[in-house]
Amino acid sequence: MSEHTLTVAGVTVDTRHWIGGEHVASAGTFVDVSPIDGSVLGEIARGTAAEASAAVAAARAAFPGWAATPRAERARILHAVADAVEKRIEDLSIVETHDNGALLRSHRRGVMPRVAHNFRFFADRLVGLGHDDFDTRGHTNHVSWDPAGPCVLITPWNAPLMLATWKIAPALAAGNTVILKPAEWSPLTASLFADIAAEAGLPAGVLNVVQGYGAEAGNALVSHPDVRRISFTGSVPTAKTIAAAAAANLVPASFELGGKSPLLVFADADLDLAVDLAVEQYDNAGQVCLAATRILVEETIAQEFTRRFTEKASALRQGDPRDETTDIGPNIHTRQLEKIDGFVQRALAAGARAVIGGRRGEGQYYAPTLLTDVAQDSEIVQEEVFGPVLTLQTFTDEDEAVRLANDTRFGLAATVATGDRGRAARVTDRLVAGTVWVNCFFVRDLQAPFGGSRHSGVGREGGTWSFDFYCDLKNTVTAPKGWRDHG
Ligand SMILES: NC(=O)C1=CN([C@@H]2O[C@H](COP(=O)(O)OP(=O)(O)OC[C@H]3O[C@@H](n4cnc5c(N)ncnc54)[C@H](O)[C@@H]3O)[C@@H](O)[C@H]2O)C=CC1
Ligand SMILES: O=C(O)/C=C/C=C(\O)C(=O)O
Repeated sequence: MSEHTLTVAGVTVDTRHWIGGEHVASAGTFVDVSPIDGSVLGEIARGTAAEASAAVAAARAAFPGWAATPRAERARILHAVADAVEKRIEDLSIVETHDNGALLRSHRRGVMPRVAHNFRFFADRLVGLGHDDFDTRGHTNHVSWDPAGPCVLITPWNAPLMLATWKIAPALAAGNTVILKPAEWSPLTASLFADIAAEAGLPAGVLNVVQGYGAEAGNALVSHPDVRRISFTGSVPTAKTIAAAAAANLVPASFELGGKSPLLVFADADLDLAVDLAVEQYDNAGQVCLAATRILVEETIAQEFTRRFTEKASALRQGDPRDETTDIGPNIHTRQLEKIDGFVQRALAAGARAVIGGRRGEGQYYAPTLLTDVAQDSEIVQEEVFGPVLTLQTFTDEDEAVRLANDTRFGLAATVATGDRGRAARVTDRLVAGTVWVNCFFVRDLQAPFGGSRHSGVGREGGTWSFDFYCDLKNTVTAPKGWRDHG
């Protein structure tokens, strides 16, 4: 142990930045607290404009070498990173759970394997990336996917390493170098991952991690003139600030933002399935951008739906996320908890009724909540809460269901529960959302485009769309005649 490391349940994490293949300290630090019990995990380097500049310089210096590395070799290194992640799944899971409070069993069996898969998928996609050559009046058009340069990736705390590597993997596969700024409420797995990736053979400067606050380190990074791409996942207000910085330097930016997604339950749905889908929305204590937080139920079945939902949701076990039997863990931070409770208390004061919950629990836990008697234009229906809080409204026909579903400023996802294929086709066709699930939820595939409409985002990542964003596409047109034989 040194003054620059901390230990979480036996796993040691270096708390400095990772710049140009070296751990770099800052004059200042910030305190990292575990949401499980409020205990202090340690002090983390608090990045400033100086460390941000150093990281961009390191990424710039490493760029020509990494960009020139043959695709097959880049892919081999990314697979080696995936291998190394797989060997450290237990360590990464333990650290992430202590840091952001999400369930240990989810990290072990779902999230961290997905982190490794992020690298495998984009490594393989890179190798298979086509050149799409075509002919124009005898001239050959050759389309190539050129690396763009240093990319700044700004990520949130609700699924820290998963969402970070969702961006890191395609950015690196494309031949870019990266500067990651993880969220200050969950900084640890980014640092641990930087060490793992370096040990796996990722060259110095190709991945850099700058820790710190958004307004300091984050702002310095997104404003830096040598950055060639910015990808952000987080809140709408922060997206607007980052968009302004990106505009100042004319840098392409991708935004994956919040949501207020609907779950539409029609009377012809399998009701048990619909209830399961609704209860699933409490996953990760409601801190999921895709969560269908507005449950819209056909009036004729609303009473029975509510009865079954209440029974099922009341059986959820809330508690220590390290316990295998826990279903709902704590919320990330006391500030987030206050924000959640503010939404709920204002809704109750405005006439909403809590079918379940409606209050804080012990410590940093919020009781799973279902609010009904809510108006369509009310704050609780229109704004993202990012906690275990759902609303229930009813509709009488398809038109009303679609109208309510589309009537927010967001458009990230939507889920439809129905037993009628024709209805599913009609309704999904009219929904404004980046992803629509029918009779299922959170079935995710990296081949699919991912992102949101309206205030839920700008652009799409995933599959080839990620390479569209992280590459400078170039078309080379060659004439049929004019070659000179110098041989
Ligand atoms: N995936 C999602 O859709 C997420 C949505 N949210 C929403 O945002 C709300 C607030 O959560 P916050 O943690 O405050 O989100 P946020 O959007 O402020 O933070 C996300 C990331 O942006 C960074 N950041 C903040 N200001 C920045 C700036 N000026 N320049 C560059 N980077 C900056 C933060 O350090 C963090 O890494 C939540 O209650 C939730 O509604 C939050 C996290 C994830
Ligand atoms: O797990 C995914 O594929 C995407 C998750 C996205 C979020 O949870 C988010 O951004 O909040």
